[in-house]
Amino acid sequence: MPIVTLPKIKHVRAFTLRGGGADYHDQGEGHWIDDHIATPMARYPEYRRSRQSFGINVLGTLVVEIEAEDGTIGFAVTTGGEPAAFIVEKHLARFLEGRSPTDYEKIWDQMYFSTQYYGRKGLVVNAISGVDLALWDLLGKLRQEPVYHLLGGAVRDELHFYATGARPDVAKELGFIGGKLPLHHGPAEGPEGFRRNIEELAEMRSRVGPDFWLMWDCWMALDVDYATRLAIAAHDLGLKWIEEAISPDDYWGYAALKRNVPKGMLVTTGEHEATRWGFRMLLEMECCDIIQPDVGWCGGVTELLKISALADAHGKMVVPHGSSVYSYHFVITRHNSPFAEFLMMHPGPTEVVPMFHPQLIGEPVPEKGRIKASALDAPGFGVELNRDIAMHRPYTH
Ligand SMILES: C[C@H](O)[C@H](O)CC(=O)C(=O)O
Ligand SMILES: [Mg+2]
Repeated sequence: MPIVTLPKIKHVRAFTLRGGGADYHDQGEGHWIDDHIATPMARYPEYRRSRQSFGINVLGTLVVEIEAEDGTIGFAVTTGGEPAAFIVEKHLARFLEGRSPTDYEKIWDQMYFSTQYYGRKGLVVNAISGVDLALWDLLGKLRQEPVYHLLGGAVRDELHFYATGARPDVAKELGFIGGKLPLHHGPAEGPEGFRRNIEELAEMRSRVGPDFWLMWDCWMALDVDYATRLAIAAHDLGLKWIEEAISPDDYWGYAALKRNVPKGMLVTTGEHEATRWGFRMLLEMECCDIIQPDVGWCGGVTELLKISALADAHGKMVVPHGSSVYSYHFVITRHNSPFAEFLMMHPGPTEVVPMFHPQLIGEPVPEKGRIKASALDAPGFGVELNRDIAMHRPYTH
Protein backbone atom coordinates (compact mmCIF):
# COMPACT_ATOMS: atom_id res chain seq x y z
CA MET A 1 0.00 0.00 0.00
CA PRO A 2 1.42 3.46 -0.84
CA ILE A 3 2.20 5.72 2.11
CA VAL A 4 0.35 9.00 2.63
CA THR A 5 2.37 12.00 1.47
CA LEU A 6 1.43 15.27 3.13
CA PRO A 7 1.46 18.55 1.18
CA LYS A 8 4.67 20.53 1.52
CA ILE A 9 4.99 23.80 3.41
CA LYS A 10 4.35 26.76 1.11
CA HIS A 11 4.69 29.79 3.34
CA VAL A 12 5.58 30.91 6.86
CA ARG A 13 4.28 34.23 8.21
CA ALA A 14 4.74 36.04 11.54
CA PHE A 15 2.38 38.59 13.09
CA THR A 16 2.13 40.52 16.33
CA LEU A 17 -0.87 41.10 18.60
CA ARG A 18 -1.45 43.19 21.72
CA GLY A 19 -3.69 42.81 24.75
CA GLY A 20 -3.25 39.70 26.89
CA GLY A 21 -3.34 36.29 25.23
CA ALA A 22 0.02 34.58 24.94
CA ASP A 23 1.73 37.66 26.39
CA TYR A 24 -0.46 37.26 29.48
CA HIS A 25 1.30 40.08 31.34
CA ASP A 26 -0.01 42.54 28.72
CA GLN A 27 -3.14 43.40 30.75
CA GLY A 28 -5.01 46.58 31.61
CA GLU A 29 -4.91 48.65 34.83
CA GLY A 30 -6.01 47.01 38.07
CA HIS A 31 -5.27 43.40 37.05
CA TRP A 32 -4.01 41.18 39.91
CA ILE A 33 -1.03 40.18 37.74
CA ASP A 34 0.44 43.68 37.94
CA ASP A 35 -0.29 44.47 41.58
CA HIS A 36 2.99 45.01 43.44
CA ILE A 37 4.43 41.55 42.70
CA ALA A 38 7.97 40.76 43.91
CA THR A 39 10.49 40.77 41.04
CA PRO A 40 14.25 41.09 40.62
CA MET A 41 13.61 44.73 39.62
CA ALA A 42 11.90 45.49 42.95
CA ARG A 43 15.28 46.49 44.42
CA TYR A 44 14.59 49.75 42.55
CA PRO A 45 11.65 51.38 44.36
CA GLU A 46 10.42 53.07 41.16
CA TYR A 47 9.80 49.64 39.54
CA ARG A 48 8.21 47.98 42.57
CA ARG A 49 4.51 48.72 42.19
CA SER A 50 4.03 47.58 38.60
CA ARG A 51 5.86 45.07 36.41
CA GLN A 52 4.67 46.96 33.35
CA SER A 53 6.73 49.92 34.65
CA PHE A 54 9.95 48.00 33.84
CA GLY A 55 8.56 46.63 30.58
CA ILE A 56 7.27 43.13 31.33
CA ASN A 57 4.78 43.50 28.47
CA VAL A 58 6.96 45.23 25.87
CA LEU A 59 7.11 42.26 23.53
CA GLY A 60 3.43 41.38 23.01
CA THR A 61 2.23 38.22 21.32
CA LEU A 62 3.88 36.51 18.35
CA VAL A 63 1.58 34.63 15.96
CA VAL A 64 3.20 32.15 13.57
CA GLU A 65 1.21 30.85 10.62
CA ILE A 66 2.42 27.98 8.44
CA GLU A 67 0.51 27.37 5.23
CA ALA A 68 0.73 24.09 3.33
CA GLU A 69 0.45 23.76 -0.45
CA ASP A 70 -3.18 22.62 -0.13
CA GLY A 71 -4.10 25.83 1.77
CA THR A 72 -4.26 24.23 5.24
CA ILE A 73 -2.90 26.63 7.87
CA GLY A 74 -1.34 25.70 11.18
CA PHE A 75 -0.73 28.46 13.69
CA ALA A 76 0.56 29.12 17.19
CA VAL A 77 0.85 32.00 19.62
CA THR A 78 3.65 32.74 22.08
CA THR A 79 5.43 35.72 23.60
CA GLY A 80 7.94 37.52 21.40
CA GLY A 81 6.20 40.24 19.41
CA GLU A 82 8.06 42.20 16.74
CA PRO A 83 11.66 41.03 17.37
CA ALA A 84 10.53 37.40 17.27
CA ALA A 85 8.55 38.13 14.08
CA PHE A 86 11.81 39.34 12.50
CA ILE A 87 13.61 36.13 13.48
CA VAL A 88 10.80 33.95 12.10
CA GLU A 89 10.44 35.78 8.78
CA LYS A 90 14.07 36.63 8.06
CA HIS A 91 15.83 33.59 9.51
CA LEU A 92 13.69 30.57 10.45
CA ALA A 93 11.22 30.48 7.53
CA ARG A 94 13.92 29.17 5.17
CA PHE A 95 14.12 25.89 7.11
CA LEU A 96 10.43 25.14 6.50
CA GLU A 97 9.35 26.35 3.09
CA GLY A 98 9.42 23.57 0.51
CA ARG A 99 9.80 20.93 3.23
CA SER A 100 7.36 18.31 4.51
CA PRO A 101 5.61 19.12 7.82
CA THR A 102 6.53 15.59 8.96
CA ASP A 103 10.19 16.66 9.19
CA TYR A 104 9.88 18.52 12.49
CA GLU A 105 13.03 16.97 14.00
CA LYS A 106 15.30 18.19 11.20
CA ILE A 107 13.51 21.55 11.08
CA TRP A 108 13.95 22.05 14.85
CA ASP A 109 17.61 21.06 14.64
CA GLN A 110 18.27 23.52 11.83
CA MET A 111 16.37 26.36 13.55
CA TYR A 112 18.31 25.83 16.77
CA PHE A 113 21.81 25.36 15.39
CA SER A 114 21.53 28.12 12.77
CA THR A 115 20.65 30.63 15.53
CA GLN A 116 22.92 29.24 18.23
CA TYR A 117 25.46 32.03 17.80
CA TYR A 118 22.89 34.59 18.96
CA GLY A 119 20.20 32.36 20.50
CA ARG A 120 20.14 29.33 22.83
CA LYS A 121 17.56 30.79 25.27
CA GLY A 122 15.04 33.58 25.61
CA LEU A 123 13.56 35.39 22.62
CA VAL A 124 15.13 33.21 19.93
CA VAL A 125 13.88 30.03 21.55
CA ASN A 126 10.44 31.66 21.95
CA ALA A 127 10.46 32.23 18.18
CA ILE A 128 11.60 28.63 17.53
CA SER A 129 8.87 27.40 19.91
CA GLY A 130 6.22 29.40 18.06
CA VAL A 131 7.27 27.88 14.74
CA ASP A 132 7.45 24.38 16.22
CA LEU A 133 3.95 24.65 17.75
CA ALA A 134 2.50 25.99 14.49
CA LEU A 135 4.11 23.01 12.74
CA TRP A 136 2.48 20.52 15.13
CA ASP A 137 -0.85 22.33 14.66
CA LEU A 138 -0.45 22.01 10.89
CA LEU A 139 0.50 18.35 11.16
CA GLY A 140 -2.60 17.65 13.26
CA LYS A 141 -4.82 19.54 10.86
CA LEU A 142 -3.39 17.72 7.83
CA ARG A 143 -3.77 14.35 9.53
CA GLN A 144 -7.15 15.35 11.02
CA GLU A 145 -5.97 14.35 14.49
CA PRO A 146 -5.52 16.22 17.76
CA VAL A 147 -1.89 16.83 18.68
CA TYR A 148 -2.25 14.66 21.80
CA HIS A 149 -2.90 11.66 19.53
CA LEU A 150 0.33 12.43 17.69
CA LEU A 151 2.18 12.54 21.04
CA GLY A 152 1.13 9.04 22.01
CA GLY A 153 -2.45 9.46 23.21
CA ALA A 154 -4.04 10.21 26.56
CA VAL A 155 -2.81 8.34 29.64
CA ARG A 156 -5.84 9.54 31.67
CA ASP A 157 -9.37 10.71 30.95
CA GLU A 158 -9.08 14.24 32.23
CA LEU A 159 -6.69 16.98 33.23
CA HIS A 160 -6.71 18.28 36.82
CA PHE A 161 -5.65 21.87 37.44
CA TYR A 162 -4.29 24.10 40.12
CA ALA A 163 -4.96 27.81 39.64
CA THR A 164 -2.48 30.68 39.70
CA GLY A 165 -3.80 34.01 40.93
CA ALA A 166 -4.37 36.24 43.91
CA ARG A 167 -7.51 34.34 45.08
CA PRO A 168 -6.83 30.69 45.92
CA ASP A 169 -9.96 30.84 48.12
CA VAL A 170 -12.06 31.46 44.97
CA ALA A 171 -10.03 28.81 43.12
CA LYS A 172 -11.02 26.30 45.80
CA GLU A 173 -14.71 27.12 45.33
CA LEU A 174 -14.24 26.72 41.56
CA GLY A 175 -12.97 23.16 42.05
CA PHE A 176 -9.22 23.57 41.50
CA ILE A 177 -6.83 21.26 43.38
CA GLY A 178 -4.71 24.16 44.67
CA GLY A 179 -3.88 27.83 44.39
CA LYS A 180 -0.55 29.49 43.63
CA LEU A 181 -0.21 32.99 44.99
CA PRO A 182 2.09 35.68 43.65
CA LEU A 183 4.63 36.71 46.29
CA HIS A 184 4.22 40.45 46.84
CA HIS A 185 7.33 41.55 48.72
CA GLY A 186 11.00 40.86 48.04
CA PRO A 187 14.23 41.28 50.04
CA ALA A 188 14.43 45.03 49.37
CA GLU A 189 11.26 45.52 51.42
CA GLY A 190 13.04 44.19 54.50
CA PRO A 191 11.52 42.59 57.63
CA GLU A 192 8.25 44.49 57.14
CA GLY A 193 7.79 42.99 53.64
CA PHE A 194 8.73 39.54 54.98
CA ARG A 195 6.11 39.85 57.73
CA ARG A 196 3.47 40.94 55.22
CA ASN A 197 4.25 37.96 52.98
CA ILE A 198 3.71 35.58 55.88
CA GLU A 199 0.54 37.39 56.95
CA GLU A 200 -0.90 37.10 53.42
CA LEU A 201 -0.17 33.37 53.35
CA ALA A 202 -1.65 32.91 56.84
CA GLU A 203 -4.78 34.82 55.84
CA MET A 204 -5.20 32.65 52.73
CA ARG A 205 -4.60 29.47 54.74
CA SER A 206 -7.34 30.49 57.16
CA ARG A 207 -9.72 30.98 54.22
CA VAL A 208 -8.98 27.71 52.37
CA GLY A 209 -8.59 25.35 55.33
CA PRO A 210 -5.73 22.97 56.15
CA ASP A 211 -5.76 20.62 53.14
CA PHE A 212 -5.99 22.81 50.04
CA TRP A 213 -2.63 23.18 48.23
CA LEU A 214 -1.10 26.64 48.57
CA MET A 215 2.04 27.57 46.66
CA TRP A 216 4.10 30.74 46.20
CA ASP A 217 5.36 32.06 42.88
CA CYS A 218 8.42 34.21 43.59
CA TRP A 219 9.15 35.20 39.96
CA MET A 220 12.98 35.17 40.37
CA ALA A 221 12.80 37.88 43.06
CA LEU A 222 14.70 36.39 46.01
CA ASP A 223 18.14 35.25 47.10
CA VAL A 224 18.92 31.89 48.70
CA ASP A 225 18.97 33.28 52.23
CA TYR A 226 15.61 35.07 51.94
CA ALA A 227 14.00 32.13 50.12
CA THR A 228 15.24 29.71 52.80
CA ARG A 229 13.89 31.87 55.63
CA LEU A 230 10.58 32.29 53.80
CA ALA A 231 10.27 28.54 53.19
CA ILE A 232 10.97 27.78 56.86
CA ALA A 233 8.46 30.42 58.04
CA ALA A 234 5.84 29.15 55.59
CA HIS A 235 6.23 25.49 56.53
CA ASP A 236 3.75 25.62 59.43
CA LEU A 237 1.27 27.26 57.07
CA GLY A 238 1.48 24.21 54.80
CA LEU A 239 3.17 25.81 51.79
CA LYS A 240 3.32 23.01 49.19
CA TRP A 241 6.00 24.52 46.99
CA ILE A 242 8.19 27.56 46.56
CA GLU A 243 8.47 28.45 42.86
CA GLU A 244 11.17 30.21 40.88
CA ALA A 245 12.59 31.72 44.04
CA ILE A 246 15.87 32.94 42.56
CA SER A 247 17.52 33.77 39.23
CA PRO A 248 17.13 31.02 36.59
CA ASP A 249 20.90 31.28 35.97
CA ASP A 250 21.72 30.40 39.58
CA TYR A 251 21.65 26.58 39.37
CA TRP A 252 23.98 26.44 42.41
CA GLY A 253 21.54 28.58 44.39
CA TYR A 254 18.64 26.29 43.50
CA ALA A 255 20.65 23.24 44.59
CA ALA A 256 21.33 24.98 47.91
CA LEU A 257 17.68 26.00 48.33
CA LYS A 258 16.50 22.48 47.67
CA ARG A 259 18.82 21.24 50.42
CA ASN A 260 17.64 24.01 52.78
CA VAL A 261 13.83 23.87 52.56
CA PRO A 262 11.91 21.96 55.25
CA LYS A 263 11.33 18.28 54.52
CA GLY A 264 8.21 17.81 52.42
CA MET A 265 8.22 21.26 50.84
CA LEU A 266 8.87 21.18 47.09
CA VAL A 267 11.14 23.47 45.10
CA THR A 268 9.93 24.18 41.57
CA THR A 269 11.37 26.15 38.68
CA GLY A 270 12.03 26.20 34.94
CA GLU A 271 9.51 28.52 33.30
CA HIS A 272 12.38 30.71 32.12
CA GLU A 273 14.62 27.76 31.24
CA ALA A 274 14.95 26.40 27.70
CA THR A 275 15.98 23.29 25.79
CA ARG A 276 17.15 19.84 26.91
CA TRP A 277 20.53 21.33 27.86
CA GLY A 278 19.08 23.93 30.25
CA PHE A 279 16.81 21.40 31.92
CA ARG A 280 19.66 18.90 32.15
CA MET A 281 21.42 21.43 34.40
CA LEU A 282 18.36 21.69 36.68
CA LEU A 283 17.97 17.91 36.82
CA GLU A 284 21.59 16.83 37.22
CA MET A 285 22.37 19.55 39.76
CA GLU A 286 19.31 18.49 41.79
CA CYS A 287 17.87 21.98 41.73
CA CYS A 288 14.19 21.16 42.13
CA ASP A 289 11.38 18.64 42.52
CA ILE A 290 9.17 19.76 39.63
CA ILE A 291 10.32 21.32 36.37
CA GLN A 292 7.96 23.84 34.78
CA PRO A 293 8.86 24.42 31.12
CA ASP A 294 6.65 26.86 29.26
CA VAL A 295 5.77 25.06 26.02
CA GLY A 296 5.92 28.32 24.06
CA TRP A 297 9.33 29.28 25.49
CA CYS A 298 11.29 26.04 26.09
CA GLY A 299 11.60 25.03 22.42
CA GLY A 300 8.06 23.85 21.64
CA VAL A 301 6.63 20.34 21.75
CA THR A 302 9.53 18.77 19.82
CA GLU A 303 11.95 19.87 22.54
CA LEU A 304 9.53 19.29 25.42
CA LEU A 305 9.39 15.59 24.51
CA LYS A 306 13.15 15.39 25.11
CA ILE A 307 13.00 17.49 28.30
CA SER A 308 10.19 15.34 29.64
CA ALA A 309 12.00 12.06 28.94
CA LEU A 310 15.06 13.42 30.74
CA ALA A 311 12.91 14.42 33.74
CA ASP A 312 11.20 11.03 33.77
CA ALA A 313 14.57 9.29 33.94
CA HIS A 314 15.46 11.52 36.91
CA GLY A 315 12.15 10.69 38.63
CA LYS A 316 10.90 14.29 38.35
CA MET A 317 7.52 15.73 37.43
CA VAL A 318 6.98 18.07 34.48
CA VAL A 319 4.18 20.56 35.11
CA PRO A 320 4.36 23.13 32.32
CA HIS A 321 4.08 26.81 33.09
CA GLY A 322 0.84 28.28 31.67
CA SER A 323 0.89 27.49 27.94
CA SER A 324 -2.85 26.89 27.52
CA VAL A 325 -3.68 24.29 24.83
CA TYR A 326 0.01 23.65 24.17
CA SER A 327 0.26 22.35 27.75
CA TYR A 328 -3.08 20.52 27.73
CA HIS A 329 -2.23 18.40 24.67
CA PHE A 330 1.10 17.45 26.24
CA VAL A 331 0.15 16.88 29.89
CA ILE A 332 -2.65 14.45 29.01
CA THR A 333 -0.06 12.16 27.35
CA ARG A 334 2.47 11.86 30.19
CA HIS A 335 2.43 10.02 33.51
CA ASN A 336 5.11 12.30 34.95
CA SER A 337 2.81 15.30 34.31
CA PRO A 338 0.03 14.38 36.74
CA PHE A 339 -1.65 17.81 36.83
CA ALA A 340 -1.49 21.15 35.04
CA GLU A 341 -1.42 24.88 35.71
CA PHE A 342 -4.31 27.18 34.96
CA LEU A 343 -3.37 30.87 34.98
CA MET A 344 -6.38 32.90 36.09
CA MET A 345 -6.56 35.75 33.62
CA HIS A 346 -9.70 37.34 35.02
CA PRO A 347 -8.58 40.64 36.64
CA GLY A 348 -10.11 39.72 40.05
CA PRO A 349 -9.41 36.83 39.58
CA THR A 350 -12.87 35.59 40.52
CA GLU A 351 -13.97 33.86 37.32
CA VAL A 352 -12.53 31.30 34.94
CA VAL A 353 -11.72 32.84 31.56
CA PRO A 354 -9.63 31.12 28.84
CA MET A 355 -5.92 31.46 29.62
CA PHE A 356 -5.01 33.06 26.28
CA HIS A 357 -8.22 35.10 26.14
CA PRO A 358 -9.10 36.82 23.83
CA GLN A 359 -6.72 35.52 21.15
CA LEU A 360 -7.95 31.95 20.65
CA ILE A 361 -11.37 30.68 19.65
CA GLY A 362 -12.42 27.33 21.08
CA GLU A 363 -9.85 27.38 23.92
CA PRO A 364 -11.13 24.89 26.54
CA VAL A 365 -11.44 26.02 30.18
CA PRO A 366 -11.53 23.92 33.33
CA GLU A 367 -14.93 23.10 34.76
CA LYS A 368 -14.74 22.14 38.43
CA GLY A 369 -10.96 22.33 37.95
CA ARG A 370 -10.93 19.70 35.20
CA ILE A 371 -10.83 19.40 31.40
CA LYS A 372 -11.84 16.11 29.81
CA ALA A 373 -9.49 14.58 27.22
CA SER A 374 -12.45 14.54 24.85
CA ALA A 375 -12.53 18.38 24.98
CA LEU A 376 -9.21 18.24 23.08
CA ASP A 377 -10.69 16.15 20.27
CA ALA A 378 -10.26 18.47 17.29
CA PRO A 379 -7.50 18.58 14.65
CA GLY A 380 -4.20 20.17 15.68
CA PHE A 381 -4.34 22.05 18.97
CA GLY A 382 -8.09 22.43 18.42
CA VAL A 383 -8.23 26.22 18.44
CA GLU A 384 -8.53 28.99 15.86
CA LEU A 385 -7.11 32.48 15.91
CA ASN A 386 -9.55 35.25 16.80
CA ARG A 387 -9.35 37.26 13.57
CA ASP A 388 -11.37 40.12 15.10
CA ILE A 389 -8.19 41.27 16.85
CA ALA A 390 -5.98 43.55 14.75
CA MET A 391 -2.85 41.69 13.58
CA HIS A 392 0.30 43.40 12.36
CA ARG A 393 2.86 41.78 10.05
CA PRO A 394 5.97 43.93 10.61
CA TYR A 395 8.33 41.95 8.28
CA THR A 396 7.98 39.83 5.17
CA HIS A 397 10.38 37.65 3.24
C1 LIG B 1 2.20 35.17 39.01
C2 LIG B 1 3.60 35.16 38.46
O1 LIG B 1 4.28 36.28 38.91
C3 LIG B 1 3.65 35.12 36.93
O2 LIG B 1 2.98 36.23 36.43
C4 LIG B 1 3.07 33.86 36.37
C5 LIG B 1 3.91 32.68 36.69
O3 LIG B 1 5.09 32.76 36.92
C6 LIG B 1 3.28 31.36 36.74
O4 LIG B 1 2.11 31.22 36.37
O5 LIG B 1 3.95 30.43 37.15
MG1 LIG C 1 5.86 30.89 37.88
